[in-house]
Parts: sequence; C-alpha cells; structure tokens
Amino acid sequence: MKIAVVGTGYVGLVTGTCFSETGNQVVCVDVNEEKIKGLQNGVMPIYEPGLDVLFNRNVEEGRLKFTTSLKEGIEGAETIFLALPTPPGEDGSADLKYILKVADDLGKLMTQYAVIVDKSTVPVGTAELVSAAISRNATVDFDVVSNPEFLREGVAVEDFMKPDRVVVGTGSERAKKVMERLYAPLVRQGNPIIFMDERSAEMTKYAANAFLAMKITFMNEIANLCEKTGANVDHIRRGIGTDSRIGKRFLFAGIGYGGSCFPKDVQALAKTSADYAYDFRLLNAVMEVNKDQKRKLLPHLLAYFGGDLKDKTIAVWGLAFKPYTDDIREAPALENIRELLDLGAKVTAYDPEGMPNTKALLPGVTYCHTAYAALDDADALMIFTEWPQFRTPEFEKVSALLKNKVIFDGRNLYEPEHMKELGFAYFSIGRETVS
Ligand SMILES: NC(=O)c1ccc[n+]([C@@H]2O[C@H](COP(=O)([O-])OP(=O)(O)OC[C@H]3O[C@@H](n4cnc5c(N)ncnc54)[C@H](O)[C@@H]3O)[C@@H](O)[C@H]2O)c1
Ligand SMILES: O=c1ccn([C@@H]2O[C@H](COP(=O)(O)OP(=O)(O)O[C@H]3O[C@H](CO)[C@@H](O)[C@H](O)[C@H]3O)[C@@H](O)[C@H]2O)c(=O)[nH]1
Repeated sequence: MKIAVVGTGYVGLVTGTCFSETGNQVVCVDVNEEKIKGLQNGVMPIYEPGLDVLFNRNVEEGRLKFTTSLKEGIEGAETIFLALPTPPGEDGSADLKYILKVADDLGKLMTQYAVIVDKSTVPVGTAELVSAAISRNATVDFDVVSNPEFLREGVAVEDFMKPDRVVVGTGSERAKKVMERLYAPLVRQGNPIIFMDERSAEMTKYAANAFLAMKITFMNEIANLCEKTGANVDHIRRGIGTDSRIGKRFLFAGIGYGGSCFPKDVQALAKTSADYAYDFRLLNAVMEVNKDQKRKLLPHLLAYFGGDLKDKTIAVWGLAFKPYTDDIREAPALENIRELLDLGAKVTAYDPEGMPNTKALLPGVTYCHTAYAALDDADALMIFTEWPQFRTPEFEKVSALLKNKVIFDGRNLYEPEHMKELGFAYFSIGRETVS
C-alpha cells in the first residue's frame, strides 16, 4: 500500500518506518527542512532503540522516503497519516492548529480517494473538524479515521509492531477494509483491531493515558503515606500488583510522571470535561498530586544542607523523562534543576541520551561524559531517571567522588538497607529514610 505520513516526529517516524517494514511504500512529510534533509542523508533526529536498523533497511530497499512537499508526499497514497503535534494551548486544551492546517491543505491537494488517518492525540469531535476542513476544497471522496497511537517512547518499535490492540474509529466500511489490510501484519497473534465510532476512539486514547497517569499517581500517594506510617511502597506494589484485577505494570512510585503525553493529555481531558460542564474531580487531583510529587526531594535536600544550597554542587543522574529516550519534555529533572540553580547551587549532570536536548534549554549546567564524572567533588547526588547503568554503580567510587555520602533518589533504585550498610544517607520515595 502507498502511505503518506505527515509529521515526522516520534510518532510519525516510528509509524512510517514500521509500515515500510511490513512492505508498504511510505513517504514521510515534515515542514522541518533540516530534519528532512538529515533523514534523507540517514541522520536520525531522535534516539529510539531499534528504529535505526529498520530505518536503514527500508531506506536502502527504497520503501521509505522523506520530503518537505505535502503534494509530493501524498501522491498516489491510499492512506494519509496525520502524526502532527497537539500541544496544550493556553487554556490546557489540545491545540489543533497543525492538524487543521494540514487538513485544509489536503483538501486542496488530494487528487484521488484516500483514508486520512488521525494518529495524533486529539479531543472528541476532531475527526469531524478535520473532515469539514478537507471538505471545504476537496474535489475527491475521502474518509477520516481516528486511529490513536499507544506506543511508549523507548520501546516504540516493539509497541508499534506488536500492539496490545489497535483502535480504529470509523463509520465507513471502505475505510475499515483499508485499515484491516494495513494492520493485518501487526495483529497476527490475536491482538485485536477494535473498531468503534470516531468520537469513542478519540476518547479511548485520553482515557488510557489518564488511567495510567492516575495509576501511577495513586501509587505516589500510597508512597507518601508509607513514608509517614513506616510501610514500604515496594512491598505494597508487589502485594497489590499480583492481584490480576490490578496488574503489575505502572505501579512504580517515583518523582512524578513526565513526558510529552501524560501531562498534556490529562490536562486536555480535564479541559474537555470543563467544556462539557462536567467536573472530573479525579483528574484535577491527579494533576495536583503530580505537581507536588515532582518537587518531593527538594525539601529533604534543603534540610540536609541546613536550608542553604549556595556554593553547593549537586550531581544529577538522569535528564530524560524515562530511560531509553532522549526526550526531555516535562521531565522531572528539568524542573528540579531549575530550582537548584535558582537556589544558588551548581549542577553537574549526566544522562546517556538526554544531554544534547537539555543543553539547549539549560546552558548553566555542567554536562559530563560519564555518570562518575558528574560526581567529582559534588556535595550530593540526585537521581531522576532509572537508566539501567545507574542501578548497580560502584558505590566505592561514588563515595570516593562525592563530598558527602548522600543520595536523593527519585526512582527507588537502591535498597535502603544496603545503603545503610554502605554508610550512605539515602532518601527515596515511599520507603525508609536512611540519615
Ligand atoms: N511521543 C509519543 O510517545 C506519542 C505517543 C502516542 C501519541 N502521541 C501523539 O502523537 C502526536 C505527535 O506527537 P510526537 O511526539 O510525534 O510529536 P513531535 O513534536 O515529535 O513531531 C511532530 C512533527 O510534526 C511536524 N509538523 C508540524 N507541522 C507540520 C506540517 N504542517 N506538516 C508536516 N509536518 C509538520 C513537526 O515539525 C514535527 O517534526 C501528538 O498528538 C502526541 O500527543 C505521541
Ligand atoms: O510505574 C510507572 C510507570 C511510568 N512512570 C512515569 O510515567 C511517565 C510516562 O511513562 P511511559 O508511559 O512509559 O512513557 P510514554 O512514552 O510517555 O508513554 C505514555 O504516553 C504515550 C503517549 O500518549 C502513550 O502512547 C503510551 O501508551 C503511554 O504509556 C514517565 O515519566 C515514567 O517515569 C512512573 O512514574 N511509574
């Protein structure tokens, strides 16, 4: 099948690459000329494990191409995917200007029937708006389908190639057949394609993200209560996660959820609720708790240094919002580093993939080539991302490099008991404090 993917970011590049891997002829379109030039020369704009292998193979075999021209990109395409940004507007609602601009352009440019597939996360009713925008100028038939994407960054290729489910919102039999054909290679193990109406598909995406954000937030609240009561959140997680009704995943307490999706999508769903005069109290609580959770370690750090961080150097391990990505959008590390700098501290930082993006935003930080280099002469270590390499460091080296044997761990990487044995002061989330 000939496919166009409009928007070549995290979702668009993964979508385009994976569909070329299943034999389709794909053209990815983006307005960012530098990005497209790079991709045409084999330069990946993002770090996403495994994507480069698929990318190289499909580019080499001529199934995956890149252009800045929408007209060229959609030529002969049976499906046109929209993988465009939907950032929060000033009032928290998803800003549809990128989607509607492309929809308007498509109406003018389309020369044959195509299924326009919305992969971006968009509020209920967007498929109708996209349809109306295309219709204004279209001279050919088309269908607009909602097909939300559920991939996680860091494991995006695996999530895309083996999705738990594919959700497709459409009332058109013709579009349904096209989508079935396209997704058939990805649902061979019985994972379903779930068809529904467009509005329900759009809402399904927000419901999934809001539910997961709520699940994490619930555990963060339990963790906060554990700290007060002397219980250990790790035990609670195992104790409840083994109940199949609850499930083991997304129960890890920590320094709050971040990333390009949960924060903006919870906010956008709350805005949709408000627009429909529905007070979704649970969502408001999730946002409130997460805001506080991101700053959870700072009071402990301040108290440790007697309320004064001037002339202190704080080493930071982890900048990306999660491991195996270079994405720093809404990463808890950034907010904490800004606060540390405001309080007069110096910051030395290390992240395996997140440093180039962070440098552009926070030039005042000293970026180091290794995790240990960040510790050299620092007064304390703070951890914000659970990169596996941070899990079993050489603690002798850590204590030799740090001025004080103290770790503030936002990802619960170490056992408090072990840290006690090693003589570290250790602050984590929802477990015993070792001081
Ligand atoms: N990142 C994720 O993990 C993820 C997962 C599921 C869903 N989503 C949703 O998918 C959508 C895209 O997210 P993303 O993270 O890939 O965004 P992104 O910012 O990484 O990429 C968007 C791309 O669209 C391009 N673009 C903007 N206007 C354009 C235009 N007129 N024509 C062509 N290209 C244009 C931008 O230059 C950019 O490269 C969002 O709605 C997001 O909520 C994201
Ligand atoms: O038990 C957990 C699991 C995750 N997180 C945090 O939650 C955030 C999001 O993590 P994750 O969901 O793994 O990454 P994303 O790439 O943001 O993926 C989410 O957002 C995407 C964009 O909408 C969806 O497609 C995915 O299904 C959804 O998981 C990160 O800050 C994690 O550190 C926790 O604190 N505890």
